[in-house]
Amino acid sequence: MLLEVKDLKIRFNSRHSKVQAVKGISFSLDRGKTLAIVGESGSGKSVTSMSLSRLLPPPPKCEVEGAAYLDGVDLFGLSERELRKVRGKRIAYVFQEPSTSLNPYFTVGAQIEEALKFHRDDVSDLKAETVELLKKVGIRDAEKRYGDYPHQMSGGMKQRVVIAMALACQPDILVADEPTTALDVTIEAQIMELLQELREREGMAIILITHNFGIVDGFADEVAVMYRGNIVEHGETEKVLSAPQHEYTKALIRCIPLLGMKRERLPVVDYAAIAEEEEAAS
Ligand SMILES: Nc1ncnc2c1ncn2[C@@H]1O[C@H](COP(=O)(O)OP(=O)(O)OP(=O)(O)O)[C@@H](O)[C@H]1O
Repeated sequence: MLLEVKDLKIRFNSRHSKVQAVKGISFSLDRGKTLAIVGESGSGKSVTSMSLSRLLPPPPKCEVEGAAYLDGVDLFGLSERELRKVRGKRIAYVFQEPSTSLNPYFTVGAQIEEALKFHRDDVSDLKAETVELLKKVGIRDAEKRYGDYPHQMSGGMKQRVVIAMALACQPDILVADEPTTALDVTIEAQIMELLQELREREGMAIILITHNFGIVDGFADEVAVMYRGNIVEHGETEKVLSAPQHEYTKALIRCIPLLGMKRERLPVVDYAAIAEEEEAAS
């Protein structure tokens, strides 16, 4: 087992309120596999993944309980120094908006080199490696593009650069947090294809975070559906898609846009029915 998360709870405390963002969830991930965490905005997907590398504010602002084992080592028990070896090197992140991950004042080549240098003693010939990485993520004319600034690239290309930076340290787990939400549908398909290809070639595991069940089909081995801080359904993707059990999962699946199908109006999530089901289950 590569990653095992047990009874994870995350709470945000402010002077005025306490928000229990994650309420005791457990899941695991094997090497080379893909887990999709699906749920609507605010359900706790992002904070779950960020807690793994302690990217959340420190206590008392944010309190994290439970355990997360990476190859048997509890991530929450690591010192700041040990944690630096995990961040980027073992768990890397790709976020929704590529521009926020890239510095506008440096060329994309320099930024990938920086990512390569971060965990490396031998820093010779980084340019050749960087160009290789650009090729790996499907950027044509990689030698020429190496010298581009982010603003000279399209959104899809920038996201490819961010993926190249994430790959620089050959992570065991790539967390892709809404990696295509800011992109056009055709570019979305290309980025998903790239991630799939890289997973097969590089053998890394992926945690895909999304609100969109449409991109999960054919991509993730397993899916965990999050609703208000809990995992309400978890299983093999095909099974969940073909026979969803929870009302909330059914509602999310009804929201998948079907190609060529005209909808009069978007389906509405029936929260009252979900609340009834939750009550009956408790
Ligand atoms: N830094 C923070 N301070 C206070 N509350 C936070 C913070 N980050 C997240 N939260 C709260 O935690 C809850 C879960 O947020 P999270 O970002 O994980 O949701 P999500 O499912 O990933 O949604 P989204 O797709 O909108 O990011 C939300 O109620 C959010 O307001």
